[in-house]
Amino acid sequence: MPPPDSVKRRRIDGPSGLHAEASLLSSKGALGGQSAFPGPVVSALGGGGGGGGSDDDDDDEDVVGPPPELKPRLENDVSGRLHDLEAVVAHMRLKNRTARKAKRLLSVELEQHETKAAQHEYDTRILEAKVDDAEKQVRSLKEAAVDSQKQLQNEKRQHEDELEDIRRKHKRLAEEMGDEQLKLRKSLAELNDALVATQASLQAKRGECTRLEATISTQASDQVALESSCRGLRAKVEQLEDVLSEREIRIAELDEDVASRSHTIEELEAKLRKEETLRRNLHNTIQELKGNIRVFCRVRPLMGEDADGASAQPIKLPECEEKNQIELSQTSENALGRATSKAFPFKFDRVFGSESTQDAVFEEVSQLIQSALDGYPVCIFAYGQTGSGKTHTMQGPDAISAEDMDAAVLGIIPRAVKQIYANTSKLAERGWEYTLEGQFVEIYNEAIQDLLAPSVRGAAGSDKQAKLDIYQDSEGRTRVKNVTAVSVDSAERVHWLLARAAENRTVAATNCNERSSRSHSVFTLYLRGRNSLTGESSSGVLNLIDLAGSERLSSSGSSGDRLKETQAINKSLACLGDVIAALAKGNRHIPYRNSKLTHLLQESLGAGNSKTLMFVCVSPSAASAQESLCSLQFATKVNSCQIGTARRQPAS
Ligand SMILES: Nc1ncnc2c1ncn2[C@@H]1O[C@H](COP(=O)(O)OP(=O)(O)OP(=O)(O)O)[C@@H](O)[C@H]1O
Repeated sequence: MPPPDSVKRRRIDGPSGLHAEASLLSSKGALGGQSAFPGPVVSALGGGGGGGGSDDDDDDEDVVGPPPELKPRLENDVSGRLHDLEAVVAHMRLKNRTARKAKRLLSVELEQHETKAAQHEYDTRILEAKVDDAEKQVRSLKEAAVDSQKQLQNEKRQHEDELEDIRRKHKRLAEEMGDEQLKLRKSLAELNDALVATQASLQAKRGECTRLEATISTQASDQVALESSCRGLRAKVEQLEDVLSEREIRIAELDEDVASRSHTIEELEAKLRKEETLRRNLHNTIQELKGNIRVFCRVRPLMGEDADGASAQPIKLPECEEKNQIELSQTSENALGRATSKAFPFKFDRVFGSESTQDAVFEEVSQLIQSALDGYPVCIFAYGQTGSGKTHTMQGPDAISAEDMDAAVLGIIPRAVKQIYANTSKLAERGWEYTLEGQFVEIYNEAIQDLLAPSVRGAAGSDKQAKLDIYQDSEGRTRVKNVTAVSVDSAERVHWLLARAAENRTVAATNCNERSSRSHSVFTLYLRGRNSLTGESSSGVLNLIDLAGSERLSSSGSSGDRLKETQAINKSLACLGDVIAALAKGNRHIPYRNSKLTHLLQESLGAGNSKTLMFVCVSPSAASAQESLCSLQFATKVNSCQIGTARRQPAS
């Protein structure tokens, strides 16, 4: 915006105007002091322009002095006094003119200041507008700067990426070139080596050539000698060919001989296999003739407390060739109080005295074991009161698990497995291949327990096993659900098996024996055989059963849990007797299912083709005489049974 005209004008006045203002101001200052009436100023005025001066004479610098002094005059001095008054009037006029002049100057000065102020205001607005513009510019410049900074950073990144790419490419190229260089160097070295080798071989060939030339000349002379010796050799070859043809004739004769002998061997082997089959049949005929339920009696030696009453032994073994008799005498008081003795004679298939060895016992049993291998179901029981030697007969002494145990003390189970192994190895030569699978269970309080399961009982004796139930498999065979089946792949495996079973077996103390087994244990071995040469097959089962103590309730002194155990044992033993009796009578219904034991053994017990052997074990002590009598009477009942005819069980 342009400044107003007045302002322009005054600017043109420039510094001279301002100077005038300054002078006026100083004059004003002087005028301001007028009230003080400085005397010398009036005197100066009096001498200057006089009171009649015009108001327009403002260019002069008026100095107003003090008012003229009024001199004392006579009253009639009118002219003097007039003169004095005129001087005062003049002074007053001067003073008035000076004041007006000062007033004008002050107005001008005020006007100038106003113009200046307007000018300053105008300048200020212009400057503010300029500052706004400048700020806008600064903002837009800053934004531009930020944008360009971003752009620059982007470009920088791109350049860095490109640079990195270039570096990588450069590095790869450098590596490739290095590799190429190495290859070239290597092939150069190889070429150099080849060159050296070729030169060397060339040299050698040259030498060889020279040598060959020499040799050729030597050989030419040798050839002549050789041709003559060749003629001699040909004559010799003709002679040898004659000998060779003679020998070929001899070899042909020998081949014929070998063929006829192989034929004879095959015939003999076939004959052997037939004889093996015949042996099996004969063996089983013998077994059948012996009866398919047999009873052996075994008397254990006197031990510990028994030995005290050794003098009054109730058991005697009468001398006889068959070694099959035993006599038990019982002393009792008659009505008159007199002691009377009564003898009870018994006869079984075989009686073993207290001195009998495990060897002798097994010898009698081994034929039945062979029957199981031939495909028959076989059951061997040990029956008798607690402590009468059942476990000893079936397994051996307590520490049976020790593999280094004296073999002479081993019982029927380890010996049976050993015999089966020995026989399967022999039979393998005649084409038989067998698989053996074992299980070991106990029946305790009419419940089946798996003796081969990792842990049968918890700390408190609680049963932790899956439920073991008896069922018929698809081939109609009696099996136990969830039972642990162990592949008996070596004779030694049976030691482990018996040790685990012994650990798990339920043992509780009773009045009858310090260690008393309160459950039936049943070791079952399934034997499946197949003959690849004859196509025959067999499937036998061997059950070895160590029954729980058979003592009566009164003598076991049982109560509480022990009473329950004894009742369960007695019931199952009675069921066993019932089953055997029903079989002997030829009953249509056999009460197998009345106890877990008979149900489990259904397939192997009297089902027409089975073979059963019962060991009745008795203690020789007088204290056990009554229990021994009961055991021998039970065994006699069993012995009187004749059940069907054993038939071989074909494999499925
Ligand atoms: N023929 C024997 N020769 C040597 N020791 C024997 C004989 N028979 C049994 N014994 C010993 O007699 C003790 C009792 O035998 P065993 O444990 O075999 O009796 P058990 O009828 O199985 O008793 P339980 O019903 O408690 O199982 C054992 O120490 C055993 O070693």
